[in-house]
Amino acid sequence: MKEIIIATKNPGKAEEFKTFFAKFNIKAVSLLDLSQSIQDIEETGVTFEENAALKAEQIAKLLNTPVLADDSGLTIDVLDGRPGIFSARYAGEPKDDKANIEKVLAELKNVKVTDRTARFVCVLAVATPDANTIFKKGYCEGRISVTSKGSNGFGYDPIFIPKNYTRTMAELTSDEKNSISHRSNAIKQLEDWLENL
Ligand SMILES: O=c1nc[nH]c2c1ncn2[C@H]1C[C@H](O)[C@@H](COP(=O)(O)OP(=O)(O)OP(=O)(O)O)O1
Ligand SMILES: [Mg+2]
Repeated sequence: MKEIIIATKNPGKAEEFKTFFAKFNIKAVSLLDLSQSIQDIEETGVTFEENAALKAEQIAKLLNTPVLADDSGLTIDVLDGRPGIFSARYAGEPKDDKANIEKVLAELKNVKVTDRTARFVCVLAVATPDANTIFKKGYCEGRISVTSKGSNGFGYDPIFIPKNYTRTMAELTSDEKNSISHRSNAIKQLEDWLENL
């Protein structure tokens, strides 16, 4: 079976990639699956693209094999796009999904439902040892809920209600999430590349 390394240590993302790639008969191997321990890549870029490239290119060089990385986050209109590229550490170090959610809900405390529009963004970077890095971007539109609900998924899923839904992303099944997510919208654009892997 063909394999691709996914330069992530996020178990939620890793699981989603495994599900998507299984459909192409490709085994997605995350950094959590490797026996050697891999250093954390510093995400010093100022865009999702720069951070995705940092992760993909450094791990591709280290392992001398094609590597896909995902840099993603939540952009909230009334917060001028925050937390954006700072989504993972919005409430500080160490990364804490629950604290991040509480910070967002507190910041939106007095914001009315119609002004709570937001979107998830996912940028994928594929780095190969001997070619230019390629990028694909996907979005999922929605709004921020008033309370946190549901236990599926990861990250900000419990406070994100996708457009045309009444449940949060964390109340959707994984199949429902994967049919509309920013990540699946980005991966769909990689289909041709995956077929030639
Ligand atoms: O589908 C999603 N559902 C909910 N939340 C999500 C999703 N996709 C990204 N997010 C949030 C989680 C994290 O707060 C940030 C990603 O940060 P990001 O640096 O790309 O990932 P990460 O540090 O968790 O793992 P890694 O860099 O090892 O891939 O956006
Ligand atoms: Mg990260």
